[in-house]
Amino acid sequence: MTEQFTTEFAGDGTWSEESDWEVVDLEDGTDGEAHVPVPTVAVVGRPNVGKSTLVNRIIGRREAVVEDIPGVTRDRVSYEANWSGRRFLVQDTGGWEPDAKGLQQSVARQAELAMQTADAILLVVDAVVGATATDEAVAKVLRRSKTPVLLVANKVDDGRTESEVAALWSLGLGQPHSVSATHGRGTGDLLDEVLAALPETPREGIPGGGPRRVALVGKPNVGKSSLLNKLSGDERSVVHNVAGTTVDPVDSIVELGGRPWRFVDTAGLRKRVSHASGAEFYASLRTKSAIEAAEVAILLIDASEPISEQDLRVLSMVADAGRALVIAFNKWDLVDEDRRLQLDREVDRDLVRVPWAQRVNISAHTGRAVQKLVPALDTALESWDKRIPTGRLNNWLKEVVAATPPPMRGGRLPRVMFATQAGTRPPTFVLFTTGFLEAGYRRFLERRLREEFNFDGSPVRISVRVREKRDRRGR
Ligand SMILES: Nc1nc2c(ncn2[C@@H]2O[C@H](COP(=O)(O)OP(=O)(O)OP(=O)(O)O)[C@@H](O)[C@H]2O)c(=O)[nH]1
Ligand SMILES: Nc1nc2c(ncn2[C@@H]2O[C@H](COP(=O)(O)OP(=O)(O)OP(=O)(O)O)[C@@H](O)[C@H]2O)c(=O)[nH]1
Repeated sequence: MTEQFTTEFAGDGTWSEESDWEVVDLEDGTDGEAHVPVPTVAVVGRPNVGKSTLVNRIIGRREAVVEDIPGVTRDRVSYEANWSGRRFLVQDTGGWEPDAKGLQQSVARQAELAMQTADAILLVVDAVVGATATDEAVAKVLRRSKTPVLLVANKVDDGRTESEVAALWSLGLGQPHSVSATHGRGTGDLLDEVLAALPETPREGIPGGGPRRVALVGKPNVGKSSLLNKLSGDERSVVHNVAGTTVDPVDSIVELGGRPWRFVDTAGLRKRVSHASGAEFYASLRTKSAIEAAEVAILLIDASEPISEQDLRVLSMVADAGRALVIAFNKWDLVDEDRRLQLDREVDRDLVRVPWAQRVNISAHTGRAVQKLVPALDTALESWDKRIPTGRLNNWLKEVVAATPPPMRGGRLPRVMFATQAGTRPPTFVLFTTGFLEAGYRRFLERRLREEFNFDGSPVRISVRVREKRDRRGR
């Protein structure tokens, strides 16, 4: 088929004559997403049982935050780990207050979240202390988990504590695995068990399985860290990520609108990338890879300043990568009436390429309208995932083309024969024609396609396959 048709393909939905010729594989419209899902192991448990120490042990480094103060692990962050040649992410959880009355509830919530997001769960208890009421409460939640749960009896530094371990069978989660996170005792055996418990296909690899992946991007100083902190409801999370001292957490799981979202590669945000020479180049590479790993990007633009080249460069990265897009105009608290009018003009001038992008005006500083990000993300992702049945698509196409036929080209009237949706994420369409369609007409078709089927927040890719003359000779 590829020999009979030539394909014109424009990556950002704005079809252009100058674009490269490329062939779309009808079988796989996902056009080779770079992201390879790896399984996630969540580590849950009440404060001070040694979760962070265990995580450090698993990732084979010592730098992550461990302090003898309950509640030091403030956030849910994932680290990359490797055991027996298998890669996975270890997710450290925390974020509750030391003496909060709601501790049990808070730990139970972490467990719930792990059940929704992880591929395996480690419930860590302190074998020296034994099962507390909080451990029992969280075990109760985890007993109905479909995700495999391993009970870890920590602080078994020597044989003496082994007897206490047997008592932990009472939690109803099967055999307790004794380890000493500080000394490494038993952790190898534990990891063997963890690998055995992990499913072949990580949750992320299953459509609708894991939390949606979000890249938070924008030029330096637009407020990315501030927004991430606001969203994770935790101003202190930046504090313990002093530059250069901690292991890079890879992703952050943030709960928004009652659901978990995976903010990819937030390490740079929390650590404050330095702006030394060359840093910009690496920041740009990092932005690019974050976008590629994500399904949807939140592009932050500083609303208090004119839209800049740099903003548009990041915007192009998102559009070129074919990811869903939400544009958040941040620092809205600094925007007065004059600036607002000016911004409207800048948007008309600079954002014509993405009239479909979801837009919200927020302030990471005051928290204004940040809750509007969730419906915007939902809309964008729904469009990004959308599939139009071939019958509906062609009924629509027939009507549109009948009402407004394409203009003549080279003395001939090109016929639009048929259309199909070759893929989703982003929606990718192929039109089969008997001649080239003019740029203006292609834009018209895309506009009508969007009006009819509503792809708000998502780019749409359309390619035209022109049936060439040599194909007709045989007839
Ligand atoms: N003896 C002994 N102490 C341990 C072991 N694992 C952790 N600890 C100590 O227990 C304390 C708490 O460890 P963390 O790793 O910070 O515990 P956590 O569960 O992450 O705590 P939060 O951050 O409060 O949730 C620290 O003082 C650790 O040194 C162990 O295997 N044996
Ligand atoms: N007035 C106002 N200031 C903000 C807002 N959001 C962030 N800021 C300020 O803008 C500055 C930069 O914010 P950051 O969150 O560090 O920005 P960033 O995008 O993470 O910056 P880089 O780490 O350089 O990429 C800080 O001084 C923030 O306090 C906002 O909504 N309103």
